[in-house]
Order: sequence, then structure tokens, then C-alpha cells
Amino acid sequence: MYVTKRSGVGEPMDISKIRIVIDFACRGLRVDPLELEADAQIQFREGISTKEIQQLLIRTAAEKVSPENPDWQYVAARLLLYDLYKDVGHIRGYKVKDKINGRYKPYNPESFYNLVKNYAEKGIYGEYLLREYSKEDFQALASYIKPDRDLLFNYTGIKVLYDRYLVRDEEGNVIELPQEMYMLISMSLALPEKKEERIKWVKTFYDLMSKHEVSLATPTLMNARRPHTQLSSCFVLTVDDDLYDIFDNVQKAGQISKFAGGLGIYLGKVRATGSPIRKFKGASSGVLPVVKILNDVMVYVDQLGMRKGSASITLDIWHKDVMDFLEVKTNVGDERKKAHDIHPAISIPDIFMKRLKNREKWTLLDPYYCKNVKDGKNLEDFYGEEFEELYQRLERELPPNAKKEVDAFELWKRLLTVVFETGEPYIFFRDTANRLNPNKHCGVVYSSNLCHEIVQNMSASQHIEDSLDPQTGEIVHRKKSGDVVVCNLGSINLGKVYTKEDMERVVPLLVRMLDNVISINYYAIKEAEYTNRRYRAIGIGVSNYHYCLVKNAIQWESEEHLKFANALFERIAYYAIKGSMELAKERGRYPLFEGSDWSKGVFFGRDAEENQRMSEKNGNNLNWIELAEEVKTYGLRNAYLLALMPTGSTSLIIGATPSVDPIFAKFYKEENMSGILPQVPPEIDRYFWHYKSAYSIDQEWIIRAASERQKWIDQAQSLNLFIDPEHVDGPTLSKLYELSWELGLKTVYYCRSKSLTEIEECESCSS
Ligand SMILES: Cc1cn([C@H]2C[C@H](O)[C@@H](COP(=O)(O)OP(=O)(O)OP(=O)(O)O)O2)c(=O)[nH]c1=O
Repeated sequence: MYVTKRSGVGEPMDISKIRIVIDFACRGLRVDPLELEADAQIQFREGISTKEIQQLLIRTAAEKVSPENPDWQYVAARLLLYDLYKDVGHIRGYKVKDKINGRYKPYNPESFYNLVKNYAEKGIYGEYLLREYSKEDFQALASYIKPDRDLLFNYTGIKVLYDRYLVRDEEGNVIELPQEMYMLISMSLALPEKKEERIKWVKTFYDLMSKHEVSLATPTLMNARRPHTQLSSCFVLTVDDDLYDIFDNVQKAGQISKFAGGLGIYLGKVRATGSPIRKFKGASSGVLPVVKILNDVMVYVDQLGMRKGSASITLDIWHKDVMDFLEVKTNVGDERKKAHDIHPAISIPDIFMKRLKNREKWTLLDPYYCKNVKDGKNLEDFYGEEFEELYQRLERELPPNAKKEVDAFELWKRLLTVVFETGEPYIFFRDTANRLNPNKHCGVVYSSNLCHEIVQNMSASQHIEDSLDPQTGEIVHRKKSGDVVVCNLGSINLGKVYTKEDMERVVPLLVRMLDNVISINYYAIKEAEYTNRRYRAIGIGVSNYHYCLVKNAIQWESEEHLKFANALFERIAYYAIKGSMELAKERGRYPLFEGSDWSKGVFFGRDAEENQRMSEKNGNNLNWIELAEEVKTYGLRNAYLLALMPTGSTSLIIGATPSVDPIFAKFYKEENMSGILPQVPPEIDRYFWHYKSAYSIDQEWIIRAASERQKWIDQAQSLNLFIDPEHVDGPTLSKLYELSWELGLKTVYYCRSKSLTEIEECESCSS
């Protein structure tokens, strides 16, 4: 049998060459190499190319992955790596031979500097790398690269990296290797560090990432080292009730989406259908046309054909257009009012949940009539008791055309039916979110972001507008910007980092990396920079939570789980605050620190003594009293610190279970842009009976565990529920959402249903 080589030359097939590759791929793993050879050979044919043989081996190994034989995922990974090494070597012009005979070094320290130099000139890497690092720095860092860390990836991880994250040239060829990627990201993130300490920090960041102890958000992994360093995951816009502002935000949404940011958009200020405009009765078209425009912008700005933009749009449950809004993705009603590509979210105040419990009436209001209701502020600017008072007053006093009475229970039933049908809307419990907002001294939160883990101050995102000073003719800025929420995310791999010692070492470093992200970020819109500089908000999340439980012999449905979750997230919170405080000592506090809950020693709505007592109960014995004093003295660097994002694709890269979710199944094939990817949870063969899959877990335990975690999180969690419609009815679903509110959750993300196959994962927040 003949094979065709890359050069096009044919030669007789030498099976011993294949054996060398197979042997390299299987070495030290619990697999039988002969099986792979036998299974693959069946498909060989005359004239097959060497590249094809390699692909065949990869596919064969990937198909052999199972819960009983998970090591095949590492065989497939090595085979794919081998292919990647060859491709990259080919592009760089060095002859690639097999690594096994020692003739070939996939990582070549000498080529690292040239790689960056060549591609920076072509505008593929950022010029700043060459400006800020000398040739000697490059050499020192190149020799620090640890090629063997490539072996930590499983097949899915390396496949996702290969297809989506590794930088490519103009022709679409991958130009960098995984460890070079981590090193270049680290070099970008260390730019704000003092020059004399920079190399030290690059190495530290590199170690954290390449050992998979932490992961950064998708935009950071994709864009750090590139010319446009748009590294933030999510943005939240507040649209004012004004045509200029509506279209200004449409423009902003387009710009943000262009640079791969995910969007949350609050539309609750926009007047309802039939509202007056300039006193003309019945003139306004309400919220739905704006939803539709934003929907189309998200589809239009499709990130160079890679994927369409993503936005969640939030409306308050008291908004007069809410009934139509609930139907934007369902199959009932007027097709002209549909917006199938956005993600609806509903903001719910406590008073609604109380009325629901008592089966009382609920009044929908037109925001046009809810302006200037107290101290020059609108209804939505209030929360808690003040909100309830004002809401009830408006219910009584507004004219009939400004309101509409409905049954709270009927509205709720409709909402839950839509949840059953579409997995959405996401839910935002606005009173809990605002009561526990550490920066309530300087703002209010109307809604969350796309993935519902971000909870930060917002305000109508007015544009910064240049105009001419009539006296001097100089350009001056007229309007002040509102708060466009921006969040920079990173996650801790709980499969590797969960003890007190590890948290103490890793979490402050992640705070530092994310603070650096803020400094080097490229901002698609100026307003985001304005907010980012004043708040310096970050979001630390986690991946591999389920594996961490299993590894520690904790059952999902147990009281032990609740205690474990509380203690674990206390440790993360403590070291995140400590890390940010230490950074404030070094770099200064965030400008709005004074007056915050942090500045008063109140963390997560509790005083230091209370936190101390909880810590002792948890067995962590962390010194919260001392930490509160230190924070009072030195401040914090970051206004917001913790947010549990979904971590979809980045968990795939590092072979972790996603975020705080339970596994879908003990084995399944995930289909995404990289094709069909086999998925087995970490160490499935060892812990087969310990893993319980999402749909077989009583969802009350998911909510209870989330509630324990929430006690130590200043923002929120992208909390998914998993429903099997055959076993869960309306009243049960209702109980779950009510329980989420009662137990102090701020948000509920998807309600995933076994019968719903199409759930769109947010990429940007994936960290
Ligand atoms: C002009 C216009 C506005 N609108 C909506 C968009 C905004 O929600 C709202 C106000 O739009 P604006 O154009 O900002 O209204 P205005 O400032 O001229 O009038 P007013 O004093 O009443 O605010 O009306 C429509 O629905 N249809 C229209 O044709």
C-alpha cells in the first residue's frame, strides 16, 4: 500500500512509523495501543495521505473514549498535538520529524522572538510586545516555557484551542503553540507591572494558567497579545426613555458586539405602548420595536462570521409591556413582535413575590408616568421599602391609561409556561441584589448581564459628546457618561485549588491579573472605560465545582454539601478581598471606595464579628475582624470582586466540569463549532458512582447549595436549573423559583430542560 506525503510524494506505507506515533500517544496511559492500530487500519486505503492517517488515528482514539476507558481522550489529545506541532513547524519552515526519536523539538526557544517579530509586523500580534520586552526578555521567557504541560490537555481541550483560540495568520493557519499562547497572554497581562519585576510576574501568571489552576475569560484568552486588546467579557447598558439614547445604545451594542463582548441591556425606563410623546396621546410604540432592533443588530454584527452577538434584555415585571415581552421567543402570538435571537430577562421586586404568595392583584405601570416620583428620581431608582411605598402610591394614583391590573398568579403562570417552553426568561431579584450591593452609596442596579452573574451599579449610559465652547471655540465634553457596566472575569479551577493554602496563594494572583486586564484593556466605547476606571470591577468565578465535591467525597444532595460550599466560598471571598486590599496598598483604592459597605467593614451584608463567627463554624478560622480593619485603612482596589460565570468553553479547554453546574451525564458527546467532542468528567473511572448527573438531582439541593455560596459572593451566579418535564410540573417549578427568592439568590439563569436541545451558551463570559 502506498501513502502520499505532505510534499505530494508517494512512498510505500511503513506500518512501523505509525507504531512509533501510536506508542508515543499511548505511553504511560491505561490503554492498549494494539487496539488503536487495529481499529484505525481497517479504514486505510491506497494512496491515503499522511495527514489523513493522522486524522484517522485521532478520530479512532476519540471514538474509543468512554467512562470505563477515559484515557483514550489523552491518546487523542497527544495525536492531535503531534499534528499541531507538525502544522506549526511547517509554517515556521523547520523540518518536523517525530519527537519520539529526539530529532524534533516542537518548542524551539530561538523561534519565539522571531514568531512575535514576524507577526507583529503583519498586525497579527500587538507591536507593544516588541516595544515592552527586549530580545533578551523573549529568550529568557522562551526557555521558561514548559512543553510538557501540553500533556495536561485532554482531546476536547486541545481541539477547542486548536480550532478557536490559537492565533492564526491571514491564510487561517495556526501560528502558535499552546504554551506560547499562555506565555504571550502572560506577557500582555504583566504590562502594567514595574519594568524590573515584569519577568517575575510573567512567569507567575504563566505557571498559573499553564498548570490550569486558573483560567481567564474567552475575550482575554483570544485577544491578549493581539493589537486590539478587548479583554472584557460583559457589558451592561441602560437605555433611557429618549429616542437619541435608544439609538445611541443601539450603536454601542453594535460596537461592543463587534469586539466580542456579551451584552445585558436594561429597557425598563422606556415608556410603554400607547404612551404620549410630547403630550400626543397614544403615540409611543413601546418597548417591543426596540427589542426587535437590538435583536437584529445582534444578528447583523456577527463577529466576522464567527458567531452572532449575544444580548439579554431586561424588563421589570411591573412594566406595562411585560406581557408582550414575555412572548418574544414563544410560538404564540403575533410574529411581528418576535425576537428569537435575544435572551429575555425579568426583574422582580420582593413585593411581587409577596403578592404572588397571597394570590393578590398586581399592577402594570407605564414608566412614562413613573418619572420624578421622589427626589427627582424615577420609580426604578428605588428598591426595598421605599420602592414598595412608591409602587403602591402609583398603583393608587396613576390615571387608568397609565396602568393595568392583572392577577399576580396569572402573570407568574404565564412566565413559568414560557420558562418551560424556552428555558428563559432569566430572573433578576432586584431587591436582594440592591440590598447586598456593596456600592449602594453611589448607585443602583436595574438588571444583570447576559449570563446573570454580574450585579453592579448602572445608570442611563448617556454618550460623551464633544461640542464647541462658545467663548474659546475649543472642543469640550458636554454630557457626563452614565455607568456602563464592564466586567473582567477569571476563574479558579476547584479541581486543583480548594485548600486554604492554595486559595491563599492563587486567589490574590488572580485578582492581580484581572486588575491588570483593566489597565491594558482596549475599550470599544469610551463610557465603558469611564466606568471601569472608577470601579475597577472584576469577577472571580470557579470551574470544576462538581469534580471538587466528588473528590472530597461530598454527595450533591446532602447537608454536608451545604457546609462544604459555605466553607469553600468563604475561603475564596476572604482571599479575594485580601488580595484586592493588598493591591490597594500598592496601587491605590478604587475612586468610589469611600462610603461603600466595604469601607464600613460590612462584607456581604454582615459585620466583621458575624463573618468571624461563620468562619469559626466553617473551621476556616480566618481573621475577618483584622481584614475589615485593614480594608478600612487601605481600601480595596476593586469595587466588585466575585461572580460565578458559566465557564462553558474555557472549562472544555482545561478539562473541568463547567462552573458550579453538576455534570450533564457521565458520558456524552458535545457538539459545537469544533465538531463532536467526547465528554467525560474528570476521573470518571475512579469516581463513577460518586458523580450524579444534573437531571437526576433534586433541584432544591441545587438552589440550597447556591444559597450557601451566595453568602460569600458580592455579585451573583449564573445558576442553571435542570428540569425533566416528564417529572416536573408547574407547581414544582414555581416552588423552585420561589425558593430561589426566599433563600436569597439574586438571579436564576437558564432553566434547562431535557426536552430543549437548543440552549445557547454565552461565550464571552466563559471564563
Ligand atoms: C419619535 C418617537 C419616539 N418614540 C418613543 C421613544 C421614546 O421611548 C419616547 C420619547 O422619544 P423622544 O423622541 O425622545 O421624545 P421627545 O423628547 O420628543 O418627547 P417627550 O417630551 O415626550 O419625551 O417615545 C416612539 O415610540 N415613536 C416615535 O416615533
